[in-house]
Amino acid sequence: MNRITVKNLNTKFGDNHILKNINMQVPENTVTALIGPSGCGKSTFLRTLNRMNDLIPSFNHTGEIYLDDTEIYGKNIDVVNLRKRVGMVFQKANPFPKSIFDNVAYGLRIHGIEDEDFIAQRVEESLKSAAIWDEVESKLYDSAMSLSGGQQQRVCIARTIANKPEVILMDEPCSALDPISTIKIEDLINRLKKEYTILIVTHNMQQATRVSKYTSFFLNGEIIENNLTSELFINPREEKTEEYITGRFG
Ligand SMILES: Nc1ncnc2c1ncn2[C@@H]1O[C@H](COP(=O)(O)OP(=O)(O)OP(=O)(O)O)[C@@H](O)[C@H]1O
Repeated sequence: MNRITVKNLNTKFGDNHILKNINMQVPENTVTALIGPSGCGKSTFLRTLNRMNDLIPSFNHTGEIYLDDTEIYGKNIDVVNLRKRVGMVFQKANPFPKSIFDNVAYGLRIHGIEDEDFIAQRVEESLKSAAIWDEVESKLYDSAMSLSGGQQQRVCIARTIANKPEVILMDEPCSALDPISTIKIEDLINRLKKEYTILIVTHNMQQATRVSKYTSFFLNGEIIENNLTSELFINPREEKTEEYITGRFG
């Protein structure tokens, strides 16, 4: 089943036409990597999927994006609820200046959950899913800011998971991390895909091959090739893809 279906998506910032006629289907419980040179529109695309671009006044779009059967830009869409269903992890870990516990509980509380036993259970479950529980169990009430960058990123992933999203968007989640923390996040992505549909922007092509089943290659706001990762990197259909993955540009 497809979790996300994008039909004829065009986006602009003012008159600047960024994404051009994007069509994509994302099957549930898979990882899709978005690759392409800097400025080609990967982040803009990711941010259309939970309407984060709405925060930019000059943003406008045409086309449709469905999450299951719901058109996310349709009438009567509750954007707060959409962002609960489509969570996001950013390039730089961005914990709130609060305790580890409160960071993970944050989304539950803003959605009106008050049952502290329920919250404590969900916090523990989310930290375990994000493979950080063992490292923070004894200091849940310490500031999340006191953790290393890699630990902070896993707490941010736990914060996203705590809302039980269907989709997790990751915008270069390892680009600020050392190789060991990167491997931990990649292992985590491989585990999370059993339950979540994940889209990850990455500049690291080895990372795309390690974590994703599908890869979309973006160039100048267009999708040049959408393919199984194993095919795209070994036997690309398009010449431009081959030029990019062999380092001839970008
Ligand atoms: N808030 C904004 N206002 C105006 N233009 C923007 C805004 N955000 C992005 N753009 C423009 O949209 C284009 C695509 O940017 P985007 O960040 O999506 O590219 P990217 O492929 O993710 O790049 P990178 O790999 O460097 O992060 C760029 O030309 C950029 O200048």
